Amino acid sequence: MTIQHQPLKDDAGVRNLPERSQDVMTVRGLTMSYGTGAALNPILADLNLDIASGEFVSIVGPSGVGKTTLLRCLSGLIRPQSGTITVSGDVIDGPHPDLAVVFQDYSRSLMPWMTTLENVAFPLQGKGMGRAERTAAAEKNLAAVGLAGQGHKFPWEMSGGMQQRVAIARALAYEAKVLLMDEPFASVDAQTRFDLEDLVLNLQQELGVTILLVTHDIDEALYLADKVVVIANKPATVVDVIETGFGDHRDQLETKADPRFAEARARIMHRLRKD
Ligand SMILES: Nc1ncnc2c1ncn2[C@@H]1O[C@H](COP(=O)(O)OP(=O)(O)OP(=O)(O)O)[C@@H](O)[C@H]1O
Repeated sequence: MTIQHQPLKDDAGVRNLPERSQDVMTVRGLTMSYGTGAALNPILADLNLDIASGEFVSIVGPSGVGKTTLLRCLSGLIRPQSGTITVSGDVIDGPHPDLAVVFQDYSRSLMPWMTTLENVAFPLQGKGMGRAERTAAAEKNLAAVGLAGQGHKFPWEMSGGMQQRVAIARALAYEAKVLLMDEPFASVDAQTRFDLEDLVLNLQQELGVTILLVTHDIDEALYLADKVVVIANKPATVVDVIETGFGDHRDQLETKADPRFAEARARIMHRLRKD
C-alpha cells in the first residue's frame, strides 16, 4: 500500500522555519548508572551534546551501549546521576512540553481501546485544548502522515507501518519543539522503513522541527541526519561527531551512492570497531 503524505502548512500555506543556528537542547556532563553499591553499572559518563533548532541529529552506537538510556534521560523519564540537560533554556527534571517521544514499540505506545484519532487527540487534553480543536489537530496530523480518513480505525486494524505513522502524528500534533525517536523504524519491514524515513525527513523539512533519532543502523543515521553523533565505550561518551553535509534533498539510492556517504560510513564503522 502506498500512502501519500500531505504537507503540513498553516492556513496561509506559510512556514516559519526556526533559526538553525540556535541551540534548542544542550547536554553537559551527563552521567548515568543503574544499580547501586557493588551492583553499580555505569552507562553514560560525562556526555556532552548540542542540538541546534531545526537540526536532525542521529545518535549511533553499538547494541547495549546506552542509546535508549540517553534518550530516556533527555526526555525526562529518568534522572541522571549528574549533569545538566536543557531544552529551550529550561533544565529538564521531568517530562517537558517542548519534548515528544516516538518509541520503537508502537504496539505498546498506542492505546488499543482508542481509535487512531483518539490516540492522536488524547495527549492534547494536557495542553488545555477543547474537543473540537483536539479533533481538528488530530485530523490534520493524521493527514500529514498519509492517514487522512483513517481516524476511525483502531490501531490493531492497521499494519505496523501505519501504526508507527499514528505514533508520529501524535508526536507532531503535540507541537513539541523536539522529537526524540528511539529506533522508530526497527519493527517494520525494509520497504516500510524506507517510506517512514522519507516521511519523517519531509515532515522535518516542512515543519522545521528538531529531531533526535537513536538508531543502531549506520546507513539510516547518515541518510537522515544533518549531524551524526557516535557514542561508544563503557561507560559511554561521545567519540565522534560527523556533519553529513547532504543538504535537504535526499534520495534513498542517490544519497547512499554519494562517495561522502561511503566515507562517513567507513569513519563511523572504524570508530565503533576501535571500541
Ligand atoms: N532499567 C534498567 N535497569 C538496569 N539496567 C538497565 C536498565 N535499562 C537498561 N539497562 C542496561 O543498561 C545498558 C544500556 O542499555 P540501553 O538499552 O540504554 O542500550 P542501547 O544502546 O539502547 O541498546 P540496544 O541498541 O540493544 O537497544 C544495558 O547493559 C542494559 O542492560
